[in-house]
Amino acid sequence: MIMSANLDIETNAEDQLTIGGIEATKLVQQYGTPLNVYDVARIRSQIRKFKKVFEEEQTEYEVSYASKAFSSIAIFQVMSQENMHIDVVSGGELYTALQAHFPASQISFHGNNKSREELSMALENHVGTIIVDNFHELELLQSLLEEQPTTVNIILRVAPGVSAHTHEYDQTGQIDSKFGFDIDSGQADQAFEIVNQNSNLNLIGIHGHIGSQIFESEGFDLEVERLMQLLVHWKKRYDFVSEVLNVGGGFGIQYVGTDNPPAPEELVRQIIQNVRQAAEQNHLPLPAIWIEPGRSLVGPAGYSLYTIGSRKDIPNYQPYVSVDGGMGDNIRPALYQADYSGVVANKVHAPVVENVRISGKYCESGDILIKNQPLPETKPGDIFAILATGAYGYSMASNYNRNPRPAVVFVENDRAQIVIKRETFQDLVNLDSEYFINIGGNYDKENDRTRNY
Ligand SMILES: Cc1ncc(COP(=O)(O)O)c(C=O)c1O
Ligand SMILES: N[C@@H](CCCC[NH3+])C(=O)O
Repeated sequence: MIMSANLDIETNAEDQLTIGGIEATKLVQQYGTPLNVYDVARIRSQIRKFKKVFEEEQTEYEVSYASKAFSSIAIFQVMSQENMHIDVVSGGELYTALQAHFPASQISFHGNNKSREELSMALENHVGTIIVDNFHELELLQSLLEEQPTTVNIILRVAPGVSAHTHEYDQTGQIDSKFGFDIDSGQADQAFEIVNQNSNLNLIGIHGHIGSQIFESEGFDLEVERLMQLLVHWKKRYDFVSEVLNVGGGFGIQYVGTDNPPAPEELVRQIIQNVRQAAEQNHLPLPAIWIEPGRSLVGPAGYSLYTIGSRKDIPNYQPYVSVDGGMGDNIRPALYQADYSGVVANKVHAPVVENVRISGKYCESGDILIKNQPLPETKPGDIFAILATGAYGYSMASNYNRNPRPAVVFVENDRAQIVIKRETFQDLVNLDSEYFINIGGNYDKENDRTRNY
């Protein structure tokens, strides 16, 4: 069966794919392939859709970009321009945000095994909120606060006990999860009591996150129910009134024509309405609702551009058409069996003649980016664009097979700008040291054959 992608794309009169008004092939001429391109207007537009829903529903809120989806100085600058919050999950993401002069007070720090150094960095830089995940972290924080006395806002992450309808690796809210305090066994209460005894820990709310790439609202309904139940319990037991209810992210996006997710902001509307209803029923003040979208903000705005190279035809099997990237710049198909769709950027609507596998250049049979891609006639040198690769593509990229990571370009207002340079072979060896010379023992410098080759 020949399927056609029906994701939102723009083409010009010459049937060329355009991104933010610029021809993809022009970007390739200038910056080479593989290339990651973001249409920044699309990111801003989704941010505004989320904010609009909260404003329509007249709720206190924060939209916090989950920067693990794509982290760089430039994206933090965009988030700062849009007056967003962000969340970071490592010292590296935090460092990048601070380098971008992103306001520290609008940063939440997540993670299930933050190190003492990372927590200290967060305190020193006056990060707005630490989302505390476990008892070890509470101990680290208490000991750090003895050394560097300051008050810090914290949110306790709980595991809401909800299994989201998504890939197993993308589920985070079930009871058997490495993230957050378990509610039923009393861990969440215990954490509350520890926090309550330390006046430097200012508890502003609770957090739950059920997973990623979720299409159905049921998981979020259940999550809200569980989190609100906990707040009702804490009101009764401790007379605690939560300022914030952080429900996490996970709103799914369309990758292929058969995906039919609800608009992410509509999932959020339902969350708001459910929280309001539960608050009213239980006579609790409505907390500010925080969301943490990652994929839905940057995913659809991203394109991966590749040059087509070799092909292999085997009688009675689907051909392999190889591109100059693969699992090193997009691990998602290999790791989660994720589906993508693409177009030939230099002839988007040319008649389809075959269905192929789009394979990468990595030395792995599993390095298949798309399992069943309709293609027009192609030849080496054509440009293949994979759509909706903006989330968890570059951010999960590796140097497998010592391939340099691609460049990243932002396009906005008909202009393109490089925001992450392409890695070079030299970059790849910059961290290497010369083993033989340092500790090789019987090193014979005169006859060093490694140098003569
Ligand atoms: C705590 C937390 N918040 C937000 C997100 C962002 O999820 P998504 O990119 O699916 O919106 C994640 C990732 O799953 C997460 O673990
Ligand atoms: N990396 C995952 C989603 C993020 C999970 C983070 N909790 C994916 O690409 O689908």
